Amino acid sequence: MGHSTPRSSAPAPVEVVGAAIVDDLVAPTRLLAARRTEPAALAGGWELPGGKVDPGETCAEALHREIREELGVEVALGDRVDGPLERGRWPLGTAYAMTVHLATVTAGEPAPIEDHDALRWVTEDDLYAVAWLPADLPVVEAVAARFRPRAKP
Ligand SMILES: Nc1nc2c([nH]c(=O)n2[C@H]2C[C@H](O)[C@@H](COP(=O)(O)OP(=O)(O)OP(=O)(O)O)O2)c(=O)[nH]1
Repeated sequence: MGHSTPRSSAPAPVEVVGAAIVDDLVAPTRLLAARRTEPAALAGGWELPGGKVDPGETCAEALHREIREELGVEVALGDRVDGPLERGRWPLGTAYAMTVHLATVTAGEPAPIEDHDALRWVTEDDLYAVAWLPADLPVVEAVAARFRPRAKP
């Protein structure tokens, strides 16, 4: 016999961060989507820019670093957009869990420098005009729920 096995032996998911870059942290009207170039299985899919959290890094630190590397801009972070997992994370399959924060650009103009080959701002009207990675759909929905209510005619 020997050691007892924990009931859940699945390894902890890899921590990923994603930035929901919007035009305004309080009353957003548009969200920045980024098209992945790698790996082949995900290439062409649209996502929130971001990536894996390095050892010793906080989610906020990882977000600032990833956004600098990928888009060449500085951001200010806003609210966390909570998902269903512990600490408000969103499942990306079973192996990854993503923490998402609203963000706005404070310096520079976003460009697809690394990991992406296109960027596009989407509004409530064309939110699904880009082919979001499947795992991002509920996240995008939660971000859109924070969009500024449309003015009544
Ligand atoms: N960054 C990001 N990754 C996502 C999203 N949706 C989604 O399924 N993923 C997946 C793709 C990857 O398998 C994983 C994140 O890893 P990544 O490839 O972005 O991380 P990284 O930039 O640190 O990559 P690397 O240095 O290890 O190549 O999560 C999303 O919206 N943003």
